[in-house]
Amino acid sequence: MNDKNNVFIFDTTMRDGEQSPGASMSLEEKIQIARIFDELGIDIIEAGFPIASPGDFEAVTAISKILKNAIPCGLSRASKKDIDACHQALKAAPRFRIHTFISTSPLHMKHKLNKTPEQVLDAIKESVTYARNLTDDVEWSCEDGTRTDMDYMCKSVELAISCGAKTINIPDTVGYTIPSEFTKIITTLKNKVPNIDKAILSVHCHNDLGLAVANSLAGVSAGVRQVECTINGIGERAGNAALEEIVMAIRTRNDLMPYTTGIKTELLSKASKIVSNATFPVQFNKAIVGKNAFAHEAGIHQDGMLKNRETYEIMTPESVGVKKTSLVMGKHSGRHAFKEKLNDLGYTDVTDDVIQSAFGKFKILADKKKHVYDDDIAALTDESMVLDKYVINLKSLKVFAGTGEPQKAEMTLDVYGEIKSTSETGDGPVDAIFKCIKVLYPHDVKLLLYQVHAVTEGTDAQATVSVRIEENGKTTVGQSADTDTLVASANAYLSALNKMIIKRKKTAPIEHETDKMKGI
Ligand SMILES: CC(=O)SCCNC(=O)CCNC(=O)[C@H](O)C(C)(C)COP(=O)(O)OP(=O)(O)OC[C@H]1O[C@@H](n2cnc3c(N)ncnc32)[C@H](O)[C@@H]1OP(=O)(O)O
Ligand SMILES: CC(C)C(=O)C(=O)O
Repeated sequence: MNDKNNVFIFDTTMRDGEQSPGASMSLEEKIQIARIFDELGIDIIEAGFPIASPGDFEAVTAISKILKNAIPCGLSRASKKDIDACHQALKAAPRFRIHTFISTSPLHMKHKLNKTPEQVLDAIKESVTYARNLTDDVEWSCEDGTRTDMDYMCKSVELAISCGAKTINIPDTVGYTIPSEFTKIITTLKNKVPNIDKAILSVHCHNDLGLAVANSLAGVSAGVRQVECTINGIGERAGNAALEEIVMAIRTRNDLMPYTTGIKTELLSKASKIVSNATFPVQFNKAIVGKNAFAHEAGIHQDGMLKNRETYEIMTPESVGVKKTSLVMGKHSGRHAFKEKLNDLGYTDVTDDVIQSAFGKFKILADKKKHVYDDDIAALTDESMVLDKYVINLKSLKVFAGTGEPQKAEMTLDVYGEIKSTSETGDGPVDAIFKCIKVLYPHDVKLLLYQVHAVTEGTDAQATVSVRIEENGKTTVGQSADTDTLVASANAYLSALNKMIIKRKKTAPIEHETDKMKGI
């Protein structure tokens, strides 16, 4: 690979990115972002638009002083006072770039600038020449390039280069072009502008039609060697081309796009987090840096991943700084992934029966809940591990609660294989439930503790109920988890009773025969 194939990464997160509504960044945030961008390997950092405000000026000045590798850059209109402000803000850096722009589309020239095409050519000549006297690194952009007449664009690009611009940027300002058209624009410039080899061609794409990255890559394949982009794709309206997507597309499909960038891709995830903390959250399904970008929920995919990760993974999470692929447990997950999850949680010696039982419960829970967390799975498995030894099991429960009426529970239990039902009122629904249990399985234990807590967050969280009972000075704890707190309460009490019965059998083997007869 030779240098001809290196693509320069020009980041405009702190300039065009900051133009997103809600993305204003403080000086401290910009400095933090600039430091990680410098480390990330970005070639040119457009740190702001110095004439825009004292704050922007200050940020560009501060960033110019701290960059170790990247070249700082500021934006300016075709105006001497804008260019002077840029120069003042950037001049502390050993190397800096002044980026100046003016619209070249008929629409913009007439309605926005109120200038004729000839006057715009004059403005290009004056601004680029002026900037070139302040630095030899001048970039010129033809705003609304993709809606510009091609012959006029060729003329203005030739003029900007002859006035000393070293980088010529073709923006798709309103995200209007498509890859085939953009390829044609770049190819025409390369073929028709006589001095085009004196400058680096660049693209700057917006995402109004969701094509910013595709158009940028079309530009690269057609011969541009700088792409302007932002982390997380933030920017005016629907945003700019996302840096992380361009870089990872080039890296992943190097067979079709044999180019290089200087980006240390393992820092992409960190850079994305820093930018989103300063601006706004990244959508879950965002390519490369979204929360779900390396998460698999579907059983068939999870099974494939466990057998060979390449089945569903075109790049490794590690390559973008994500620790590992996550197999998210949800209603679409299968047994292979469930077993793997139990292993990860330390359940290494559970029997197939327990796995089967826990998996069945997990599917029911996943139907009820949006997120099934590790703690949910642990609670279900704990319950399944002792359940096959239980002699009293809940078959059904209905609770009538609310204001006015006394609270009532209707319950059916399987007690040593016999199906028994009752209906009791109580001082609250839990009291009614516990009374039912006492009627269906008469016993004489002391209730020491009844405690509820949510295993996970949200109103659909599983509740874990703990019950502690005492018999002959010995205490037994029962626990159960369910999204229905009352069902968890019944099961927790039954769990304590069952464990107590198991304990009795262990300490007094003769007694347990009479247990059944006495109903104790
Ligand atoms: C496509 C892009 O992303 S371009 C960058 C857009 N970013 C920004 O606009 C953010 C920063 N902007 C600002 O803070 C302000 O707009 C400023 C400081 C630049 C200018 O503010 P104001 O002087 O109040 O002017 P305002 O923004 O209302 O209007 C823009 C003026 O610049 C002119 N203008 C726009 N682009 C250019 C250009 N490239 N070269 C010269 N003049 C231009 C407009 O024609 C208009 O001029 P007019 O006052 O003679 O009609
Ligand atoms: C100033 C230019 C590069 C721009 O931001 C655009 O056209 O979108």
